[in-house]
Amino acid sequence: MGKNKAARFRENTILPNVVQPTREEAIQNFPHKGKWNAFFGNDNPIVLELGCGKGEYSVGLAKAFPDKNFIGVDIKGARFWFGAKEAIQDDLKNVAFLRTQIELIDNLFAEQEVSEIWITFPDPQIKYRRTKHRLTNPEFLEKYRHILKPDGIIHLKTDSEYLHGYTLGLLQGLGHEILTAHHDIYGAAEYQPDTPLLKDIRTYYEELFSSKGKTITYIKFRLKNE
Ligand SMILES: C[S@@+](CC[C@H](N)C(=O)[O-])C[C@H]1O[C@@H](n2cnc3c(N)ncnc32)[C@H](O)[C@@H]1O
Repeated sequence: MGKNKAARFRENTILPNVVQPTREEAIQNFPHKGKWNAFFGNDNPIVLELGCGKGEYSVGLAKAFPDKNFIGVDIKGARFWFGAKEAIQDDLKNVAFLRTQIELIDNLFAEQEVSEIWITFPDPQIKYRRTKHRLTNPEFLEKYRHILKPDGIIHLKTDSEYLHGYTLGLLQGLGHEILTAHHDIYGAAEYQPDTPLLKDIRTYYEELFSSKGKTITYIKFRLKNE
């Protein structure tokens, strides 16, 4: 870790809107599990952004929806430090950041504690041996189903045609409910997304991939109940 990165990382440990479970807490007895509404001090819905990077989506949505609570989740604290700092500067009380492996998400949220999940530009993990790290594989979907409310919604925004196709095929095969699927959200001038701010908040990786000419795809879906 370089000097600047290390300094930023140390700083995020003291930001009030950053939660970093210890290794033991991430496995059991995490104090905020089932109590995230108490953390925010309200009863508003909890929305997660998985693999939030610098946190643009979580912060952007938090500004637009003060009646929801947003939690950006990423293992790289030095990245979401940017979003956490911005949220503090803008006095946003409805956004926080959680440093963890997404694999542990069902240890950190109680059953049905979450209303919505955004997955923004995840690594597509195309190689077969990396399938277990793909954030829409069946094992991850099962973890999401556990923490989501029965009518909870998942959004996947990606530049990866492979991940888009893989996820659509999987959802269809498993009988989950696909609410919206779009292959190129900027492709048709008349396309009006049914999801607020879909085209208006552009993350670091969206900008990067768009500048390389990649199309941006989107799927909104609901997992069937057991
Ligand atoms: C390609 S970046 C996208 C970042 C951001 N969403 C954006 O659009 O700019 C993927 C992010 O997911 C995080 N990530 C990937 N797998 C993860 C995992 N299993 N647990 C926690 N974070 C993960 C990485 O640290 C990285 O910040």
